[in-house]
Amino acid sequence: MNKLMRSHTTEPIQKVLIAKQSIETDCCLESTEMANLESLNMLVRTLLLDKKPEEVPLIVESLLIKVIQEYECRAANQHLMGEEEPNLLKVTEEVSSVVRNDDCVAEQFQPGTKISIELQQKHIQELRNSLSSVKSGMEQLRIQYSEDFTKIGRQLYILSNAASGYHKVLEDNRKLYNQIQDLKGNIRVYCRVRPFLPGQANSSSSVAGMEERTITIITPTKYGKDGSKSFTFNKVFGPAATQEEVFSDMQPLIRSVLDGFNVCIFAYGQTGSGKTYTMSGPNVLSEKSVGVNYRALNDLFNLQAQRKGTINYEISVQMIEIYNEQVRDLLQDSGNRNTLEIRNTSQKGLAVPDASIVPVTSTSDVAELMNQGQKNRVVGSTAINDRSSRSHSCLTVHVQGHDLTSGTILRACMHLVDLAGSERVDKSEVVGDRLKEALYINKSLSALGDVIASLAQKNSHVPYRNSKLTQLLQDSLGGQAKTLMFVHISPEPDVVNETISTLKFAERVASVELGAAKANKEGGEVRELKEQIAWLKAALVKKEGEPENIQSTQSSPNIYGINKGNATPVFRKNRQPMEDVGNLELRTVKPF
Ligand SMILES: Nc1ncnc2c1ncn2[C@@H]1O[C@H](COP(=O)(O)OP(=O)(O)OP(=O)(O)O)[C@@H](O)[C@H]1O
Repeated sequence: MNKLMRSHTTEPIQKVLIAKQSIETDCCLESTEMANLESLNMLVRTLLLDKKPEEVPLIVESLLIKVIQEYECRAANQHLMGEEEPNLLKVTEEVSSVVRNDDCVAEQFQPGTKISIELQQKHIQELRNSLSSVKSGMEQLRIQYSEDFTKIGRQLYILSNAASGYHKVLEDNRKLYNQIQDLKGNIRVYCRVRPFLPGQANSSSSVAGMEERTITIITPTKYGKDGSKSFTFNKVFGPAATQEEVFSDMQPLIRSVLDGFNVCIFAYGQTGSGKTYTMSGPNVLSEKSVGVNYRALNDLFNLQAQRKGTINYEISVQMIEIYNEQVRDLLQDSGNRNTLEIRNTSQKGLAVPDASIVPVTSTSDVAELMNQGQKNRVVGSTAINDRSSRSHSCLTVHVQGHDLTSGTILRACMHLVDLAGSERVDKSEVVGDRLKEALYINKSLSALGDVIASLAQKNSHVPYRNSKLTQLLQDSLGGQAKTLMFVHISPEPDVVNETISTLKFAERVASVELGAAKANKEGGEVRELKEQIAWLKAALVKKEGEPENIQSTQSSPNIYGINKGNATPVFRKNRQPMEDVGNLELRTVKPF
């Protein structure tokens, strides 16, 4: 019996040892871990050796084997803790259930082992708890982040909408402002500041600051202290403004000529301030540097093509200059050039009916004509500008449109005027012909100033007839045209006085109200009636024995005398003798 008991007692120990061996092999334990196992082994052996077999129930025996196996595995696979956890848990649960099912057995455990298992359970539970709290924290964070991202996305969307809305509001404001200007019929005034020229010291500029519509000039006072003066216009362009930017701002105005509005754009400013640059471009032209004249015609050609099929347009141009109070045709060779007359009441609606009028259909036609015109224009060298325009030049674009659906005919013209530069003759030290030119230029600009002043004061008499320039611009300044003055200034501090008087003049121009512009459109019926009247008049004249008049009025008149499909200039006869300029009063004109 004792032997039996002994063998029974040693059996579990052997089982434990066998299990330990198999785990050693399975788990490939390291030497330190082997040492731990040995001590555990010893512990179990010591515990069981002095116990009677009946004290060690079989169930405890198997339990111990499992516990030992689990410990060994834990030691061998510390890094695989996560995977192992369920097993360990299973074991500990088994242990717990065994302990629960058999209190006696539990009591038979060594207290150290039991505590250690409970501790393990507790740790595992704690780990589980903290893992699940970390998990739920992470989940909350993820939800929070995704909510935040959605919110930020929404806010960005709102912001970008608001930004584009803001630009739209600005644009709308500008349009409304322009509409008010249209209704009031104010002369629009744009200001452009020329950059310093290559080789010029540009350390100090007389321009203290610029905003979209305001320019501030440094004004030297008598006592050496610098002050400043601000001027407000419809638009201010800084020295860095490109030709394209300048053009795109005036494009809507230019386009309105195709809707039957008369348009006048004139460049004003001191000599060398950039008038010719804005209107025509620099001496050497490129696609980027071409000025308003080329761009305007190009744009009109594009619109003409777009509206083809709805409205048929005929576009033609005239180019004249006013030099020493004589009007000359720039599209005629200098040998044949005669002085021409300005007629504001011309039946044909032309200010200078005797100047060549040339139909144009393409940009190359225009480029050719402009080259010819520029070559014929009088330029000379002054102290301030070595290629100074000594005359006022005017490119007039005539448009006749036939609306194919309504039968309406519209007629309009656009003057693009590059004025000669005002000049302080004492400063430019000109003599002889240059002096005479300068005096004529100043005199006509002074006459322009007088016209502007009486228009601004709404005087009943406006002295248009005091100069050829004001005569030419009469319809644009006093009629129902849309007029824009482009005032130019130089940045050099030594011409600041001229700059200030130029800007003061420009402010006065901006205050002139012309009344709302009107489109020159005629419906089919009105035109028929007019034609009937013309026919009746012609019949009357015929009856009275003046056949030459009948010829010009019997058929529907080609009021512009346009040579359809032929881009060669129509040269007119000189009708006016050269004006006598001998007794011109030679006086220096004060800046406006
Ligand atoms: N915005 C600009 N950018 C670069 N260069 C410019 C600009 N404006 C003018 N210039 C240059 O300044 C010089 C004088 O310009 P421009 O001949 O156009 O002046 P102007 O006012 O027409 O002079 P004038 O009344 O004497 O004919 C030219 O060399 C021209 O190329």
